Amino acid sequence: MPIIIEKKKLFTLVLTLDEKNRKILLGMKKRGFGLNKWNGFGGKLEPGETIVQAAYRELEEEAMIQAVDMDKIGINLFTFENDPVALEVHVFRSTEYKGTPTETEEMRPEWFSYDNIPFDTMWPDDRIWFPLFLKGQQFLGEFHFSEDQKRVLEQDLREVSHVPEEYDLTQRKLA
Ligand SMILES: Nc1[nH]c(=O)nc2c1ncn2[C@H]1C[C@H](O)[C@@H](COP(=O)(O)OP(=O)(O)OP(=O)(O)O)O1
Repeated sequence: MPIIIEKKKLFTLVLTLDEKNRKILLGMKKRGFGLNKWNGFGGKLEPGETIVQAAYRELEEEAMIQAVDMDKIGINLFTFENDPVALEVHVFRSTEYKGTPTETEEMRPEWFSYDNIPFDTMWPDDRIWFPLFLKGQQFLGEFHFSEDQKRVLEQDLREVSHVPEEYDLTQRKLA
């Protein structure tokens, strides 16, 4: 079955690392899309905002910390069975921040050791691209989900030396 995309929506996803102690900050999502999953912090863009501005803002709103660095490390394109709307998630890696991670209405933050990431309670694509992310390798991913969003039906993940501004849909691997 061809995967048809009629429209895409942009999202950010920020993962904060404590590289010295090999820990990653995740948040338990308390409402909305991805409820009851551990995930990075992020969301939709607000009107007039750049992708990187949205990344800083969402980290602050959801985890109450201010990133000092913010490097775009990859883009994941998510599609769903019987849905022509794709989610284009720009993934950022941040290693320094100000403030203290604090629970908000949307997220409960917690640090996890790199060796103990709770993949069973995360989006199922995460275990696939996290190894590249953790070692700082830039990537582009495509993940096609079952309609119930529980299973990855098809995937393509590749290492790149430059992450583009936006995902070029004409270069899709799963089409
Ligand atoms: N398959 C997936 N794997 C993953 O790791 N993160 C995903 C994902 N699909 C979506 N995300 C991320 C992207 C984004 O950070 C978040 C979804 O954003 P939200 O729905 O929280 O957006 P907003 O915070 O703008 O929403 P509201 O605050 O409800 O308006 O989940």
